[in-house]
Amino acid sequence: MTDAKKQAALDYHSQPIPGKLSVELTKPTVSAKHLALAYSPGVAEPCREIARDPENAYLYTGKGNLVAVISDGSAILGLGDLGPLASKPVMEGKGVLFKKFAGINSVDIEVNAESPQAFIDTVARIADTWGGINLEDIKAPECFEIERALVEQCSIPVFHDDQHGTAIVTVAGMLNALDIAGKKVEDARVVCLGAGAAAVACMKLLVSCGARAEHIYMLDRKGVIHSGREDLNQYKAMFATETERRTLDDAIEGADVFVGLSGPNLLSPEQLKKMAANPVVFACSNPDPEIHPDVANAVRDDVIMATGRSDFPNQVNNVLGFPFIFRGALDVRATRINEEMKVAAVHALKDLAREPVPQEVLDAYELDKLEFGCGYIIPTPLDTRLLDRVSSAVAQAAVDSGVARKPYPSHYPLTSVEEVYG
Ligand SMILES: NC(=O)C1=CN([C@@H]2O[C@H](COP(=O)(O)OP(=O)(O)OC[C@H]3O[C@@H](n4cnc5c(N)ncnc54)[C@H](OP(=O)(O)O)[C@@H]3O)[C@@H](O)[C@H]2O)C=CC1
Ligand SMILES: CC(=O)C(=O)O
Ligand SMILES: [Mg+2]
Repeated sequence: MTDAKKQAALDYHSQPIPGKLSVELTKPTVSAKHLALAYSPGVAEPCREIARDPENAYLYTGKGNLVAVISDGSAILGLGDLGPLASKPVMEGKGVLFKKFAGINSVDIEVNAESPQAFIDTVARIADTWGGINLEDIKAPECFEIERALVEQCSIPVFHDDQHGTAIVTVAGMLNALDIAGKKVEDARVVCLGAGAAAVACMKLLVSCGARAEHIYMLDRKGVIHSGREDLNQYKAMFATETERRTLDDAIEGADVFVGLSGPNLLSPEQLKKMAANPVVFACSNPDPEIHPDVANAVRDDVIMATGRSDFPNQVNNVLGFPFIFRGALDVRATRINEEMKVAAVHALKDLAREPVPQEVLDAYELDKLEFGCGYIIPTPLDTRLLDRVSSAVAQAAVDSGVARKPYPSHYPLTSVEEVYG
Protein backbone atom coordinates (compact mmCIF):
# COMPACT_ATOMS: atom_id res chain seq x y z
CA MET A 1 0.00 0.00 0.00
CA THR A 2 1.11 3.58 -0.59
CA ASP A 3 1.83 5.75 2.44
CA ALA A 4 -1.35 7.71 1.73
CA LYS A 5 -3.44 4.53 1.77
CA LYS A 6 -1.78 3.36 4.99
CA GLN A 7 -2.60 6.70 6.64
CA ALA A 8 -6.17 6.52 5.32
CA ALA A 9 -6.53 3.09 6.94
CA LEU A 10 -5.25 4.42 10.27
CA ASP A 11 -7.54 7.46 10.08
CA TYR A 12 -10.52 5.21 9.27
CA HIS A 13 -9.86 3.27 12.46
CA SER A 14 -9.23 6.27 14.70
CA GLN A 15 -11.76 8.91 13.46
CA PRO A 16 -14.22 10.21 14.50
CA ILE A 17 -14.06 7.81 17.46
CA PRO A 18 -11.62 4.94 18.03
CA GLY A 19 -12.59 1.54 16.66
CA LYS A 20 -15.28 0.29 14.27
CA LEU A 21 -18.07 -1.03 16.52
CA SER A 22 -20.45 0.32 19.14
CA VAL A 23 -23.32 -1.08 21.26
CA GLU A 24 -26.90 0.06 20.71
CA LEU A 25 -29.96 -0.03 22.99
CA THR A 26 -33.04 -1.91 21.88
CA LYS A 27 -35.46 -0.78 24.63
CA PRO A 28 -36.64 2.64 25.84
CA THR A 29 -34.69 4.07 28.82
CA VAL A 30 -35.98 7.62 29.23
CA SER A 31 -38.08 7.26 32.41
CA ALA A 32 -37.85 5.80 35.91
CA LYS A 33 -40.47 3.26 34.81
CA HIS A 34 -38.21 2.11 32.01
CA LEU A 35 -35.24 1.78 34.38
CA ALA A 36 -37.38 -0.20 36.81
CA LEU A 37 -38.04 -2.66 33.96
CA ALA A 38 -34.55 -2.69 32.43
CA TYR A 39 -32.75 -2.93 35.75
CA SER A 40 -33.84 -3.40 39.36
CA PRO A 41 -36.42 -4.64 40.11
CA GLY A 42 -37.70 -5.72 36.64
CA VAL A 43 -34.57 -7.49 35.46
CA ALA A 44 -35.05 -10.13 38.16
CA GLU A 45 -38.00 -11.61 36.28
CA PRO A 46 -36.12 -12.76 33.16
CA CYS A 47 -33.31 -13.98 35.45
CA ARG A 48 -35.78 -16.25 37.25
CA GLU A 49 -37.23 -17.47 33.96
CA ILE A 50 -33.80 -18.36 32.59
CA ALA A 51 -32.80 -20.12 35.81
CA ARG A 52 -36.02 -22.15 35.47
CA ASP A 53 -35.38 -22.97 31.80
CA PRO A 54 -32.10 -21.99 30.04
CA GLU A 55 -33.94 -21.88 26.68
CA ASN A 56 -35.58 -18.69 27.94
CA ALA A 57 -32.25 -16.92 27.39
CA TYR A 58 -33.22 -16.86 23.71
CA LEU A 59 -36.46 -15.05 24.62
CA TYR A 60 -35.24 -12.52 27.17
CA THR A 61 -31.64 -11.73 26.13
CA GLY A 62 -29.72 -11.09 22.93
CA LYS A 63 -28.14 -14.58 23.00
CA GLY A 64 -29.92 -15.88 19.89
CA ASN A 65 -28.43 -13.20 17.64
CA LEU A 66 -25.04 -12.88 19.31
CA VAL A 67 -21.76 -14.36 18.12
CA ALA A 68 -18.42 -14.19 19.93
CA VAL A 69 -15.45 -13.61 17.65
CA ILE A 70 -12.58 -15.19 19.55
CA SER A 71 -8.87 -15.25 18.76
CA ASP A 72 -5.53 -15.80 20.41
CA GLY A 73 -3.85 -13.67 17.74
CA SER A 74 -1.52 -16.46 16.70
CA ALA A 75 -2.14 -16.21 12.90
CA ILE A 76 -3.43 -12.70 12.23
CA LEU A 77 -4.28 -12.68 8.52
CA GLY A 78 -0.92 -13.45 6.87
CA LEU A 79 0.92 -11.28 9.39
CA GLY A 80 1.72 -14.16 11.72
CA ASP A 81 1.69 -14.30 15.51
CA LEU A 82 1.32 -10.68 16.64
CA GLY A 83 -0.48 -11.63 19.85
CA PRO A 84 -4.06 -11.17 21.05
CA LEU A 85 -4.24 -7.37 21.37
CA ALA A 86 -2.90 -6.70 17.87
CA SER A 87 -5.61 -9.00 16.48
CA LYS A 88 -8.36 -6.72 17.82
CA PRO A 89 -8.81 -4.61 14.63
CA VAL A 90 -9.38 -7.80 12.63
CA MET A 91 -11.81 -9.18 15.22
CA GLU A 92 -13.72 -5.87 15.37
CA GLY A 93 -13.71 -6.02 11.58
CA LYS A 94 -15.35 -9.44 11.62
CA GLY A 95 -17.97 -7.90 13.92
CA VAL A 96 -18.59 -5.13 11.39
CA LEU A 97 -19.13 -7.73 8.67
CA PHE A 98 -21.45 -9.85 10.84
CA LYS A 99 -23.60 -6.79 11.53
CA LYS A 100 -23.51 -5.16 8.11
CA PHE A 101 -24.14 -8.25 6.02
CA ALA A 102 -26.21 -10.50 8.30
CA GLY A 103 -27.60 -8.31 11.10
CA ILE A 104 -25.73 -10.36 13.72
CA ASN A 105 -24.44 -8.72 16.90
CA SER A 106 -20.96 -9.73 17.88
CA VAL A 107 -18.35 -9.08 20.51
CA ASP A 108 -14.66 -9.66 19.95
CA ILE A 109 -12.67 -11.49 22.61
CA GLU A 110 -8.89 -11.69 22.42
CA VAL A 111 -7.53 -14.39 24.73
CA ASN A 112 -4.03 -14.37 26.11
CA ALA A 113 -3.71 -18.13 26.57
CA GLU A 114 -0.50 -19.90 27.56
CA SER A 115 -1.56 -23.14 25.85
CA PRO A 116 -4.28 -24.54 23.56
CA GLN A 117 -5.85 -26.18 26.63
CA ALA A 118 -5.98 -22.84 28.45
CA PHE A 119 -7.68 -21.32 25.39
CA ILE A 120 -10.18 -24.19 25.22
CA ASP A 121 -10.97 -23.90 28.94
CA THR A 122 -11.45 -20.14 28.69
CA VAL A 123 -13.83 -20.37 25.74
CA ALA A 124 -15.74 -23.37 27.11
CA ARG A 125 -16.43 -21.48 30.35
CA ILE A 126 -18.08 -18.54 28.55
CA ALA A 127 -19.74 -20.45 25.70
CA ASP A 128 -23.30 -20.59 27.05
CA THR A 129 -23.81 -16.87 26.83
CA TRP A 130 -23.53 -16.76 23.04
CA GLY A 131 -25.65 -17.96 20.12
CA GLY A 132 -22.48 -19.08 18.37
CA ILE A 133 -18.69 -18.88 18.49
CA ASN A 134 -16.56 -17.80 15.53
CA LEU A 135 -12.93 -18.75 16.12
CA GLU A 136 -10.56 -16.56 14.13
CA ASP A 137 -6.89 -16.37 13.21
CA ILE A 138 -5.64 -19.23 15.37
CA LYS A 139 -2.66 -20.96 13.85
CA ALA A 140 -2.32 -24.58 12.79
CA PRO A 141 -1.98 -27.21 14.04
CA GLU A 142 -3.34 -25.93 17.39
CA CYS A 143 -6.54 -24.65 15.75
CA PHE A 144 -7.64 -28.16 14.80
CA GLU A 145 -7.61 -29.55 18.33
CA ILE A 146 -9.07 -26.31 19.75
CA GLU A 147 -12.01 -26.45 17.38
CA ARG A 148 -12.56 -30.19 17.87
CA ALA A 149 -12.61 -29.87 21.66
CA LEU A 150 -14.93 -26.85 21.64
CA VAL A 151 -17.37 -28.40 19.18
CA GLU A 152 -17.53 -31.40 21.51
CA GLN A 153 -17.97 -29.35 24.69
CA CYS A 154 -20.40 -26.68 23.43
CA SER A 155 -24.05 -27.04 22.47
CA ILE A 156 -23.92 -23.98 20.16
CA PRO A 157 -22.20 -23.73 16.77
CA VAL A 158 -18.41 -23.36 17.02
CA PHE A 159 -16.83 -22.54 13.66
CA HIS A 160 -13.22 -21.78 12.83
CA ASP A 161 -13.70 -19.25 10.08
CA ASP A 162 -10.18 -19.52 8.63
CA GLN A 163 -10.79 -23.20 8.07
CA HIS A 164 -14.39 -23.55 7.01
CA GLY A 165 -15.40 -20.05 5.93
CA THR A 166 -12.36 -19.91 3.70
CA ALA A 167 -12.88 -23.43 2.37
CA ILE A 168 -16.52 -22.80 1.45
CA VAL A 169 -15.74 -19.63 -0.49
CA THR A 170 -12.59 -21.04 -2.10
CA VAL A 171 -14.34 -24.17 -3.34
CA ALA A 172 -17.34 -22.21 -4.66
CA GLY A 173 -15.00 -19.91 -6.58
CA MET A 174 -12.83 -22.82 -7.72
CA LEU A 175 -15.73 -24.83 -9.17
CA ASN A 176 -16.78 -21.78 -11.19
CA ALA A 177 -13.22 -20.87 -12.22
CA LEU A 178 -12.51 -24.40 -13.46
CA ASP A 179 -15.74 -24.41 -15.38
CA ILE A 180 -14.79 -21.12 -17.07
CA ALA A 181 -11.31 -22.55 -17.78
CA GLY A 182 -12.97 -25.55 -19.45
CA LYS A 183 -11.56 -28.02 -16.91
CA LYS A 184 -13.09 -30.65 -14.68
CA VAL A 185 -12.41 -30.54 -10.95
CA GLU A 186 -11.62 -34.27 -10.90
CA ASP A 187 -8.90 -33.79 -13.54
CA ALA A 188 -7.41 -30.58 -12.11
CA ARG A 189 -3.78 -30.65 -10.96
CA VAL A 190 -3.68 -28.49 -7.86
CA VAL A 191 -0.80 -26.83 -6.00
CA CYS A 192 -1.66 -25.53 -2.54
CA LEU A 193 1.00 -23.30 -1.00
CA GLY A 194 0.45 -23.37 2.75
CA ALA A 195 -0.45 -26.31 4.95
CA GLY A 196 -2.10 -24.53 7.84
CA ALA A 197 -5.65 -23.87 9.02
CA ALA A 198 -7.01 -22.48 5.77
CA ALA A 199 -5.04 -24.70 3.40
CA VAL A 200 -5.91 -28.01 5.04
CA ALA A 201 -9.62 -27.15 5.26
CA CYS A 202 -9.73 -25.85 1.67
CA MET A 203 -8.12 -28.97 0.24
CA LYS A 204 -10.33 -31.28 2.32
CA LEU A 205 -13.50 -29.57 1.09
CA LEU A 206 -12.18 -29.45 -2.50
CA VAL A 207 -11.65 -33.22 -2.35
CA SER A 208 -15.13 -33.76 -0.96
CA CYS A 209 -16.46 -31.66 -3.89
CA GLY A 210 -14.72 -33.77 -6.53
CA ALA A 211 -10.96 -33.06 -6.64
CA ARG A 212 -8.63 -36.04 -6.40
CA ALA A 213 -6.28 -36.04 -3.42
CA GLU A 214 -3.54 -37.63 -5.56
CA HIS A 215 -3.71 -34.60 -7.87
CA ILE A 216 -2.87 -32.18 -5.05
CA TYR A 217 0.61 -31.04 -4.09
CA MET A 218 0.52 -29.24 -0.75
CA LEU A 219 3.58 -27.31 0.38
CA ASP A 220 4.73 -25.83 3.67
CA ARG A 221 7.88 -23.85 4.43
CA LYS A 222 9.97 -26.98 3.85
CA GLY A 223 8.51 -27.67 0.41
CA VAL A 224 6.29 -30.39 -1.01
CA ILE A 225 4.51 -32.57 1.53
CA HIS A 226 5.45 -36.06 0.38
CA SER A 227 5.27 -39.51 1.85
CA GLY A 228 9.02 -39.60 2.56
CA ARG A 229 8.83 -36.79 5.10
CA GLU A 230 9.02 -37.68 8.76
CA ASP A 231 8.27 -34.22 10.15
CA LEU A 232 4.57 -34.08 9.26
CA ASN A 233 1.77 -33.58 11.75
CA GLN A 234 -1.35 -35.68 11.21
CA TYR A 235 -3.11 -32.86 9.29
CA LYS A 236 -0.32 -32.35 6.80
CA ALA A 237 0.15 -36.13 6.54
CA MET A 238 -3.36 -36.43 5.05
CA PHE A 239 -1.95 -34.69 1.96
CA ALA A 240 1.36 -36.51 1.66
CA THR A 241 1.82 -37.77 -1.92
CA GLU A 242 4.19 -40.25 -3.52
CA THR A 243 6.29 -37.90 -5.63
CA GLU A 244 9.81 -36.90 -6.53
CA ARG A 245 8.82 -33.23 -6.65
CA ARG A 246 10.27 -31.27 -3.75
CA THR A 247 9.95 -27.52 -4.34
CA LEU A 248 7.31 -25.08 -5.54
CA ASP A 249 9.32 -24.83 -8.74
CA ASP A 250 8.89 -28.58 -9.25
CA ALA A 251 5.26 -28.74 -8.17
CA ILE A 252 3.97 -25.85 -10.25
CA GLU A 253 5.10 -27.36 -13.56
CA GLY A 254 1.92 -28.03 -15.58
CA ALA A 255 -0.44 -27.28 -12.67
CA ASP A 256 -3.99 -26.19 -13.50
CA VAL A 257 -4.59 -24.52 -10.14
CA PHE A 258 -2.54 -22.59 -7.60
CA VAL A 259 -4.13 -21.88 -4.21
CA GLY A 260 -2.05 -19.63 -1.96
CA LEU A 261 -2.86 -19.68 1.75
CA SER A 262 0.62 -18.89 3.01
CA GLY A 263 2.24 -15.45 2.76
CA PRO A 264 3.13 -12.54 0.48
CA ASN A 265 4.96 -12.74 -2.87
CA LEU A 266 5.76 -16.45 -2.77
CA LEU A 267 4.71 -17.30 -6.36
CA SER A 268 7.11 -15.80 -8.90
CA PRO A 269 6.19 -14.74 -12.46
CA GLU A 270 8.52 -17.50 -13.73
CA GLN A 271 6.59 -20.09 -11.73
CA LEU A 272 3.25 -18.80 -13.03
CA LYS A 273 4.61 -19.15 -16.58
CA LYS A 274 5.13 -22.88 -15.94
CA MET A 275 1.46 -23.53 -15.22
CA ALA A 276 -0.89 -25.18 -17.73
CA ALA A 277 -3.11 -23.19 -20.12
CA ASN A 278 -5.89 -21.15 -18.52
CA PRO A 279 -4.39 -21.42 -15.04
CA VAL A 280 -6.52 -20.65 -12.00
CA VAL A 281 -4.58 -18.65 -9.39
CA PHE A 282 -6.16 -17.95 -6.01
CA ALA A 283 -3.54 -15.86 -4.21
CA CYS A 284 -5.50 -15.55 -0.99
CA SER A 285 -2.94 -14.42 1.56
CA ASN A 286 -3.98 -11.18 3.28
CA PRO A 287 -3.20 -8.41 3.04
CA ASP A 288 -0.54 -9.18 0.43
CA PRO A 289 -1.20 -12.05 -1.99
CA GLU A 290 1.27 -14.73 -3.07
CA ILE A 291 1.44 -12.93 -6.42
CA HIS A 292 0.10 -9.45 -7.16
CA PRO A 293 -2.72 -9.52 -9.75
CA ASP A 294 -0.98 -6.86 -11.88
CA VAL A 295 2.12 -9.05 -12.04
CA ALA A 296 0.11 -12.19 -12.80
CA ASN A 297 -1.94 -10.51 -15.52
CA ALA A 298 1.21 -9.09 -17.09
CA VAL A 299 2.77 -12.55 -17.31
CA ARG A 300 -0.26 -14.53 -18.47
CA ASP A 301 -3.26 -13.24 -20.41
CA ASP A 302 -5.10 -16.53 -19.83
CA VAL A 303 -4.95 -16.52 -16.02
CA ILE A 304 -8.11 -16.58 -13.90
CA MET A 305 -6.96 -14.57 -10.94
CA ALA A 306 -8.45 -14.11 -7.47
CA THR A 307 -7.19 -12.58 -4.23
CA GLY A 308 -8.58 -12.10 -0.72
CA ARG A 309 -8.74 -8.32 -1.16
CA SER A 310 -11.61 -5.93 -1.81
CA ASP A 311 -9.64 -3.78 -4.26
CA PHE A 312 -9.24 -6.37 -7.05
CA PRO A 313 -11.77 -8.47 -8.99
CA ASN A 314 -12.70 -11.95 -7.71
CA GLN A 315 -12.45 -11.50 -3.95
CA VAL A 316 -12.13 -15.01 -2.55
CA ASN A 317 -12.49 -14.21 1.12
CA ASN A 318 -14.39 -15.79 3.98
CA VAL A 319 -16.49 -12.62 4.30
CA LEU A 320 -18.71 -14.28 1.68
CA GLY A 321 -19.32 -17.14 4.09
CA PHE A 322 -19.29 -16.61 7.83
CA PRO A 323 -22.01 -13.89 8.17
CA PHE A 324 -24.58 -15.89 6.23
CA ILE A 325 -23.58 -19.31 7.54
CA PHE A 326 -24.10 -18.09 11.11
CA ARG A 327 -27.34 -16.33 10.07
CA GLY A 328 -28.79 -19.62 8.83
CA ALA A 329 -27.42 -21.60 11.77
CA LEU A 330 -28.73 -19.14 14.40
CA ASP A 331 -32.16 -18.91 12.80
CA VAL A 332 -32.79 -22.64 13.11
CA ARG A 333 -30.87 -22.80 16.40
CA ALA A 334 -28.47 -25.39 14.97
CA THR A 335 -26.34 -27.24 17.51
CA ARG A 336 -23.40 -27.29 15.10
CA ILE A 337 -22.32 -26.34 11.59
CA ASN A 338 -21.92 -29.66 9.81
CA GLU A 339 -20.63 -30.78 6.40
CA GLU A 340 -24.10 -30.67 4.84
CA MET A 341 -24.45 -27.00 5.80
CA LYS A 342 -20.99 -26.19 4.41
CA VAL A 343 -21.67 -27.90 1.08
CA ALA A 344 -25.04 -26.15 0.83
CA ALA A 345 -23.23 -22.82 1.26
CA VAL A 346 -20.72 -23.76 -1.47
CA HIS A 347 -23.49 -24.38 -3.97
CA ALA A 348 -25.48 -21.29 -3.01
CA LEU A 349 -22.41 -19.10 -3.57
CA LYS A 350 -21.39 -20.87 -6.76
CA ASP A 351 -24.87 -20.65 -8.29
CA LEU A 352 -25.42 -16.99 -7.39
CA ALA A 353 -22.35 -15.97 -9.40
CA ARG A 354 -24.05 -17.27 -12.55
CA GLU A 355 -27.03 -14.93 -12.22
CA PRO A 356 -27.20 -11.35 -13.59
CA VAL A 357 -25.57 -8.82 -11.26
CA PRO A 358 -27.91 -6.20 -9.71
CA GLN A 359 -27.38 -2.50 -10.47
CA GLU A 360 -26.59 -1.75 -6.78
CA VAL A 361 -23.53 -4.01 -7.01
CA LEU A 362 -22.36 -2.34 -10.22
CA ASP A 363 -22.78 1.05 -8.51
CA ALA A 364 -20.88 -0.05 -5.38
CA TYR A 365 -17.94 -1.22 -7.50
CA GLU A 366 -18.24 1.67 -10.00
CA LEU A 367 -18.65 -0.74 -12.92
CA ASP A 368 -20.82 -0.67 -16.03
CA LYS A 369 -20.83 -4.40 -16.47
CA LEU A 370 -20.05 -7.52 -14.47
CA GLU A 371 -20.94 -10.94 -15.72
CA PHE A 372 -19.99 -14.55 -15.05
CA GLY A 373 -16.54 -15.12 -16.53
CA CYS A 374 -12.81 -14.73 -15.79
CA GLY A 375 -13.32 -11.41 -14.00
CA TYR A 376 -16.36 -12.53 -12.03
CA ILE A 377 -16.25 -16.06 -10.63
CA ILE A 378 -17.86 -15.40 -7.24
CA PRO A 379 -20.42 -12.88 -5.93
CA THR A 380 -19.12 -9.69 -4.36
CA PRO A 381 -19.54 -9.14 -0.61
CA LEU A 382 -21.79 -6.12 -1.31
CA ASP A 383 -24.37 -8.30 -3.08
CA THR A 384 -27.42 -8.17 -0.80
CA ARG A 385 -28.81 -11.39 -2.33
CA LEU A 386 -26.19 -13.34 -0.35
CA LEU A 387 -28.21 -12.85 2.82
CA ASP A 388 -31.14 -14.81 1.47
CA ARG A 389 -29.34 -17.32 -0.74
CA VAL A 390 -26.63 -18.54 1.60
CA SER A 391 -28.56 -18.26 4.88
CA SER A 392 -31.58 -20.13 3.53
CA ALA A 393 -29.43 -22.90 2.02
CA VAL A 394 -27.59 -23.34 5.31
CA ALA A 395 -30.79 -23.27 7.38
CA GLN A 396 -32.44 -25.84 5.09
CA ALA A 397 -29.40 -28.11 5.25
CA ALA A 398 -29.39 -27.88 9.06
CA VAL A 399 -33.06 -28.89 9.17
CA ASP A 400 -32.57 -31.72 6.66
CA SER A 401 -29.48 -33.08 8.42
CA GLY A 402 -31.09 -33.07 11.86
CA VAL A 403 -28.97 -30.49 13.71
CA ALA A 404 -31.67 -27.77 13.81
CA ARG A 405 -33.58 -27.26 17.04
CA LYS A 406 -36.16 -25.05 15.32
CA PRO A 407 -38.02 -25.48 12.00
CA TYR A 408 -37.04 -23.66 8.80
CA PRO A 409 -37.74 -19.97 9.58
CA SER A 410 -41.22 -18.78 8.62
CA HIS A 411 -39.87 -15.23 8.08
CA TYR A 412 -37.51 -16.36 5.26
CA PRO A 413 -36.66 -15.33 2.55
CA LEU A 414 -34.69 -12.42 4.00
CA THR A 415 -34.37 -9.42 1.74
CA SER A 416 -32.51 -7.18 4.21
CA VAL A 417 -30.88 -7.22 7.64
CA GLU A 418 -33.85 -5.22 8.94
CA GLU A 419 -35.88 -8.43 8.73
CA VAL A 420 -33.68 -10.77 10.74
CA TYR A 421 -35.92 -10.78 13.83
CA GLY A 422 -38.89 -11.85 11.73
N1 LIG B 1 -8.74 -15.04 1.69
C1 LIG B 1 -9.21 -15.57 2.79
O1 LIG B 1 -10.42 -15.63 3.01
C2 LIG B 1 -8.29 -16.13 3.80
C3 LIG B 1 -6.94 -16.05 3.65
N2 LIG B 1 -6.13 -16.60 4.59
C4 LIG B 1 -4.69 -16.40 4.42
O2 LIG B 1 -4.02 -17.65 4.43
C5 LIG B 1 -2.77 -17.51 5.07
C6 LIG B 1 -2.60 -18.59 6.13
O3 LIG B 1 -3.54 -18.42 7.16
P1 LIG B 1 -3.82 -19.60 8.20
O4 LIG B 1 -4.02 -20.88 7.50
O5 LIG B 1 -4.89 -19.09 9.09
O6 LIG B 1 -2.44 -19.62 9.00
P2 LIG B 1 -1.59 -20.86 9.60
O7 LIG B 1 -0.58 -20.23 10.49
O8 LIG B 1 -2.50 -21.88 10.16
O9 LIG B 1 -0.86 -21.50 8.34
C7 LIG B 1 0.13 -20.83 7.61
C8 LIG B 1 0.70 -21.81 6.62
O10 LIG B 1 1.42 -21.08 5.66
C9 LIG B 1 2.66 -21.73 5.49
N3 LIG B 1 3.69 -20.79 5.05
C10 LIG B 1 4.02 -19.61 5.59
N4 LIG B 1 5.05 -19.06 4.93
C11 LIG B 1 5.38 -19.95 3.95
C12 LIG B 1 6.37 -19.98 2.96
N5 LIG B 1 7.27 -18.99 2.83
N6 LIG B 1 6.40 -21.03 2.12
C13 LIG B 1 5.52 -22.03 2.24
N7 LIG B 1 4.56 -22.07 3.18
C14 LIG B 1 4.50 -21.04 4.03
C15 LIG B 1 3.01 -22.31 6.85
O11 LIG B 1 3.98 -23.34 6.71
P3 LIG B 1 4.53 -24.20 7.97
O12 LIG B 1 3.43 -25.18 8.25
O13 LIG B 1 5.77 -24.83 7.47
O14 LIG B 1 4.73 -23.23 9.09
C16 LIG B 1 1.64 -22.81 7.28
O15 LIG B 1 1.40 -24.11 6.78
C17 LIG B 1 -2.70 -16.07 5.59
O16 LIG B 1 -1.99 -15.28 4.68
C18 LIG B 1 -4.14 -15.61 5.59
O17 LIG B 1 -4.30 -14.22 5.37
C19 LIG B 1 -6.58 -17.26 5.69
C20 LIG B 1 -7.92 -17.37 5.89
C21 LIG B 1 -8.89 -16.75 4.98
C1 LIG C 1 -9.69 -13.28 5.67
C2 LIG C 1 -9.11 -13.92 6.84
O1 LIG C 1 -9.84 -14.39 7.69
C3 LIG C 1 -7.68 -14.04 6.96
O2 LIG C 1 -6.94 -13.64 6.05
O3 LIG C 1 -7.23 -14.57 7.99
MG1 LIG D 1 -8.84 -14.97 9.45
